[in-house]
Amino acid sequence: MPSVNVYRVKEMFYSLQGEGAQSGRASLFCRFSKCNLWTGREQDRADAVCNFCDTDFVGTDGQNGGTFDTPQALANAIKVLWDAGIEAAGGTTTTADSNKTKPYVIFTGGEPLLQLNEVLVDEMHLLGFEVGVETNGTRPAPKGIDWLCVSPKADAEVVLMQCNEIKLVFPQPLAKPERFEHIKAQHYFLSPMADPLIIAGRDEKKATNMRLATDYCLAHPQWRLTLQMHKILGID
Ligand SMILES: C[S@@+](CC[C@H](N)C(=O)[O-])C[C@H]1O[C@@H](n2cnc3c(N)ncnc32)[C@H](O)[C@@H]1O
Ligand SMILES: Nc1nc2[nH]cc(C(=O)O)c2c(=O)[nH]1
Ligand code: SF4
Ligand SMILES: [Mg+2]
Repeated sequence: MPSVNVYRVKEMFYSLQGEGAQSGRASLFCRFSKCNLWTGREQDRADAVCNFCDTDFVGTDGQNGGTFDTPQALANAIKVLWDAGIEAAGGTTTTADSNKTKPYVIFTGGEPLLQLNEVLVDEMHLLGFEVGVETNGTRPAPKGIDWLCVSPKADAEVVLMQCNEIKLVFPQPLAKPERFEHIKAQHYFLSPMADPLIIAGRDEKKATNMRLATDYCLAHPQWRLTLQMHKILGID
């Protein structure tokens, strides 16, 4: 497991989970910097193992980004942003329903398993959070994660053999769905690949890939379709 002196975070934001089985759930996203499958620099994209990334994860200059010297410092910052997110949306953190639905943090990136470690997971649990992770599956995961989403990339080796959901960006010539059907998961999703360079507006590539993913799911009922709902809604 990574022994981290300083957590490097690109951005943190309150939104709805836009992908997978938890779609629609209020979540505090903590986007770690750095990835092991792409430098994040456009000039390196073509030669990267993962060459379709739709995310800027370079540096710590995003919204609420920065460096955090201890797991407690990062966990507390996440809690503050969660509460602020609910208040800003007109809710309150003391309503009855807040006792039923736990606060939810999604560690993503970049590749979060380069930095997420057990002490930080434990700190989030101490603050009453459920912990979700979006990972490319190439690194071992710390104990205690409540919802693990594995999203395989190209021919990168997936070392996680069990998770809550597989969410495969589709189509990837080097990552055919059948390569991941042996991984134990509750859900197997295909997510149509978006054109990484189109932030808003008509994404022709995505439209084509939505058709391809739909046809694949109709022919292979083990796989379900998930869309990036946040892009449709125009939210973070
Ligand atoms: C930016 S990644 C960060 C987490 C982790 N590195 C991973 O790849 O799962 C978050 C999610 O966005 C998905 N994603 C990245 N680029 C995409 C694209 N162009 N189209 C659709 N999904 C994409 C990834 O597959 C992953 O499920
Ligand atoms: N709303 C929203 N949902 C997401 N699900 C996974 C995301 C990611 O970039 O990890 C993401 C994201 O960036 N925004
Ligand atoms: S593995 Fe994830 S963070 Fe890394 S480049 Fe690919 S999609 Fe982006
Ligand atoms: Mg995203």
